[in-house]
Amino acid sequence: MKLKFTKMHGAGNDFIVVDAINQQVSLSPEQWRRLADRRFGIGADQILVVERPATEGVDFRYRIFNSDGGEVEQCGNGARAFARFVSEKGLSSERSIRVQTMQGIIAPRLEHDGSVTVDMGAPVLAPAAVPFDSSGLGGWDEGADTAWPLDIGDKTVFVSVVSMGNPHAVQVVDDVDSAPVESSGPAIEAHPRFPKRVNAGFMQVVDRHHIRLRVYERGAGETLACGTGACAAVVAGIRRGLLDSPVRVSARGGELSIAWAGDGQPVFLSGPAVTVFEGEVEI
Ligand SMILES: N[C@H](CCC[C@H](N)C(=O)O)C(=O)O
Repeated sequence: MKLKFTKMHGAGNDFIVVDAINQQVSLSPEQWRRLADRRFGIGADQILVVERPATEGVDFRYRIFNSDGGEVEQCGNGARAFARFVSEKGLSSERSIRVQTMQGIIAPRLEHDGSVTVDMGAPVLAPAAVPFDSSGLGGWDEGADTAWPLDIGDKTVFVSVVSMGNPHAVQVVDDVDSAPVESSGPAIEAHPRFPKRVNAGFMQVVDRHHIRLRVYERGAGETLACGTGACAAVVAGIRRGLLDSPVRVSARGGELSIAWAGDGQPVFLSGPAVTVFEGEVEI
């Protein structure tokens, strides 16, 4: 079958975006994997699928597949690309839309300066809901962050666990450039205390309104930026008393901005959304 797609990125986190409203799209995990392959396919960190809404009160359904072919709950950078795509394709004439993902409803808004701001909903902080198995590690203090010990080979790292719909484990490092992302990232992603695996964030605090961040993403490896990872890192940093909202997040692929007013409140993610090229592929 022929598949029309648009290649996009948000701060270097790159996507294949597919309109499943105006074309029939039904691919296997292996076919998604092949499309995302940077040698045998188009190449992307994630594939974003635009569908008609399945419930009342939302404008679209938004499905996300990692480059390993697995379908996941949320993608923050992808939400900005999604909003740009449906506007450019004439699927919506609204600047603000409501979008249903596997794990909740998010609300992207096209800004007049060309950026996109997304209401990502409130973070989920209870370990069991992330999900994180904290058994044997003591209690959880809802009022302040708990940095949980994780044994990674012969060392122990301390992570904050946060869900933005998808699971994140965030640790503070002195310098992201020398952080052991390539070695610790895969070990954290697959750690048995994360039954759904996890995105592993490495956060360097520059000042109370600025961090540098690298993320080894579940199902994709290190990406140049991770939107939900930026949200999770800022939430963890604020709860640990290290940061104050808003926070500038410097990722390797570009700059994001995160605002959060505290527990129970939504996280707002702002940043770029860029269309690179259109294409059609036989799959
Ligand atoms: N790898 C993530 C999905 C993509 C998240 C990221 N690209 C973002 O911008 O939030 C996961 O398996 O939960």
